[in-house]
Amino acid sequence: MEMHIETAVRIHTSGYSPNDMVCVHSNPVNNTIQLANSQNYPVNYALPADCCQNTVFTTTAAPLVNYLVEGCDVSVVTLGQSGTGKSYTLLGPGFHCAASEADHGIIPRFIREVFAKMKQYRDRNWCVHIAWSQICGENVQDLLGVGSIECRNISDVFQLIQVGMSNIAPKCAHTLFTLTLEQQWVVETSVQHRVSTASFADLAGTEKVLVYDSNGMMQTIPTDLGIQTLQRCIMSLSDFNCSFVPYTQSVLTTLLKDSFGGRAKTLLICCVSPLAQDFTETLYTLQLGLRAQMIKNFVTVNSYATFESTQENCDVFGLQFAANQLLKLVSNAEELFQRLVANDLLPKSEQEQISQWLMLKQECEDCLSENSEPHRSLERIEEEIESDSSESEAIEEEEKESLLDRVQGLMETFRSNTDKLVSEANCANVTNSCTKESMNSSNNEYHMKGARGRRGSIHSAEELNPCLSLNTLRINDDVESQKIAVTSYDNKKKILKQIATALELNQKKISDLEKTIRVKENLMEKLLKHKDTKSSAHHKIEQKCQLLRKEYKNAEVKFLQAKLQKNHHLEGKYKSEVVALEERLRDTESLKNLTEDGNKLLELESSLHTDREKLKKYKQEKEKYKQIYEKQLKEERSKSKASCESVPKTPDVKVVALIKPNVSLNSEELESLRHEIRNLRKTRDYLLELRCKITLKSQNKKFLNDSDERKLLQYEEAIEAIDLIIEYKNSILCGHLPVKEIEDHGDRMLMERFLKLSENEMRILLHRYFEKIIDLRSSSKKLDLEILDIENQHENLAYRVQKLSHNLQLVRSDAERRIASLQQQHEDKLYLVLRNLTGDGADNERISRVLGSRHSAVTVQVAGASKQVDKNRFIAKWTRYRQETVPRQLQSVPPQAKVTIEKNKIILQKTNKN
Ligand SMILES: Nc1ncnc2c1ncn2[C@@H]1O[C@H](COP(=O)(O)OP(=O)(O)OP(=O)(O)O)[C@@H](O)[C@H]1O
Repeated sequence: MEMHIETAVRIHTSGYSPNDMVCVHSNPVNNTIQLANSQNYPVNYALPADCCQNTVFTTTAAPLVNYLVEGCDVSVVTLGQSGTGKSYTLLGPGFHCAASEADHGIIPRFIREVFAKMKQYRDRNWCVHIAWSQICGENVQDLLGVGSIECRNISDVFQLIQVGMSNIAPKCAHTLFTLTLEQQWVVETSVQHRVSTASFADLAGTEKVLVYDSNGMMQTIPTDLGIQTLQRCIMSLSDFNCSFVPYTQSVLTTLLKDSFGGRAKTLLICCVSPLAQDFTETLYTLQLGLRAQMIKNFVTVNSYATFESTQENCDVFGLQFAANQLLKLVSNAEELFQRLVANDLLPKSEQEQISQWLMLKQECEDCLSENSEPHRSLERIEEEIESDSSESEAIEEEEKESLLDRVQGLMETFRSNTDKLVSEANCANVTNSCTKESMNSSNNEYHMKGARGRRGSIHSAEELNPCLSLNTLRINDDVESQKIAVTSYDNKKKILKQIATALELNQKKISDLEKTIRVKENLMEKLLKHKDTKSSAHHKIEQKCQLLRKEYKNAEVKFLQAKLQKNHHLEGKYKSEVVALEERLRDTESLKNLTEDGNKLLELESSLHTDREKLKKYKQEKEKYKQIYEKQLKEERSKSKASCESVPKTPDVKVVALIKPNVSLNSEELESLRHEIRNLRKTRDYLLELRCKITLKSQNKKFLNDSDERKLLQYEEAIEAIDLIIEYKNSILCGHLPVKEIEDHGDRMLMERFLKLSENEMRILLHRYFEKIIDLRSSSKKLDLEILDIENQHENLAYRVQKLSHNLQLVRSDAERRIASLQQQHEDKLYLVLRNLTGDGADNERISRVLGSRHSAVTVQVAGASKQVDKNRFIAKWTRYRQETVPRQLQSVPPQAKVTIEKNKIILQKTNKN
């Protein structure tokens, strides 16, 4: 809530004689301060000139106690020239000599009130912390020397105030006394917390100095930087157009941020001197106070609730309460004991007992006192039991053995259970999934390509150098194979998941279709069962229709005759007869239609047939999927088995042949070639090592930055190039000339040009080509990743489409089933109605039982008519009602109705949900 800062003005009259020139008066009635220059200053509290400390407190600061207890921050600031009673107002005349409580200032009174309030709410857990600091210039000093300190009672606080007062610097210092109040209590299932702070700022005197401003004009500003900045802050906050408040320009304003324009409920007490000589200072203080009154603070309640472990909290509260009670009991007992001992009323032995008790209590208190180490627990005392009997050792050994046996047994059970569960899970995987072979193999192929390099020359190089078995290479190969394994495993998992979903949907479709078939079969059964009744009803209604048609024709003839004869009386009579007959004929024909269901049966039979076909197809599909999956799984298993069994390859015969020394080269040349190959291998090993490092880094970090990515490509490319050179040199060693004859003319010319290039030029050219290749490889890698991404997206979309179409099918079959079941219900009702109609003795009770009950009742009152006549009319009306109420597109869905016949009433209740 928004609240203005409140201002109180206290005029310091004490010590002044009546002869002194007075320039300021207070009018507590209308809360105005009148100055000698006849200016009036409206304030919130204009305190009487000779008011006592109590009046000051009760009028101004006492209401703040309630705010504090409610969880709001409150602030009291005293402002004014030196010696005007700021400290006196807040604390009193020096705490140590304040024999009379009447002299106590706002702070001690406030504290007393807070503790009194705490007593009123015994169900709450309270905690009071006190801190007091002074601001000298831009330095903050702790007056208590202990930071914020918890106080359990008023005397604790008062003692601290005394300590603080003795440390206050005599002049030029602001002091800030803060009391933090924490409270907790249980409300139903939650714990309420409130933390609020009361701060009391006793500012330094506002005395001014004369300075020249930037324009060379003389002006007075407060000597203290804190007061200067506070003035600027107050001016900014009270100016609605100003958006910047210079809080951070002094320590004082930084600390008072909450009091001015912040979230505290603030009271500013302006202490002024009444003397004419202090008029300028008084005016300054009052004007600042007046501006402060315009500032709005946003006062908030610092409260929150916690909901966890209420039981635990309750327990803690309960325990705390019990502990407090116990402490009280103990201190009472102590007092009593001490009195008894002092009076020497007890025998010596009992006195000793008491003194022992007192010692124990003292020990406890020492342990619990704050000076003792927190959370110190007594060390465990090793109990030495003197027992050397071999008997106990044997028992111990026996126990150990039996325990070991039990552990062994439990482990066995655990192992067998785990094995069982694993094999069950495997079985479930086998039965629930099958795989898309092509997709899997293509994916694996892709990763294999990626792993083996662009030209696959690493492998061939190793074939050429079978002795090359470096640790780095092995690590590298491990990493690559792990990569392949991980990616293929991921793919497999993904595919298996898709297939499992497809199978699940397939299964759903099957069970759905089975349900539909069952419903349709029932319906057919019903139709067949009711066939006879229907056909007899149909026959009877047909006869009735013929009769009605005849009657209708006769009536029509009569009507025409009457019209010709211009006999209006007869004309009217026959006209109404014709209309009535027409209506009856229409009803009866509709009823007749209801009894015709030859086509319905055929339709149902054919749809049942289609459903059965579908079911067969689904079941076949399921079997097929299962078979594919099992086949895939078998292949996978045999593959992994083979890879486990595979032994390190022995050098190829071809390779052995290749490394045989060539006789056409002399031994020196051969040795130099070998030396070169050795060097190349070393370089290759080094590069492999570097590549391996980056690969490991990528494994740990899961991704590589661009420069590492490029380095990796460079190493790979360099390794491949070295492999090629080794291959070339090895071929020379073996006497094969690996260089092919260049046939193309252009190529030959290019080669000739190359030969003319200097070594340096060749180097630059090679380097450029190398860089180009790296660029190309990096862009190809990026493209590969993009393709993979697109493939994934495509897969996801395909999967979603598949799922949606499955859902659509399910919805369709559900609708079909619902229609069939509605038809079935309709058949039941129709059958009963027709039986009743054809006089098969349908009993009304059964009708109402079968037809159920619900919704809009249409009651047809047939007073005094016989039941048989009523039934006919009812059927006709019902048929009409059905045609009118059921929309054409839903005609295939018959309405559900409840029919009851009571004495001379027929009640028809429509129960269709739509
Ligand atoms: N209303 C009062 N009744 C009696 N004595 C007072 C009153 N106001 C102030 N005094 C006395 O006047 C003296 C100066 O008061 P105090 O130290 O509170 O002024 P101050 O404004 O805090 O001064 P400084 O800014 O220098 O700290 C003190 O001895 C104090 O006891």
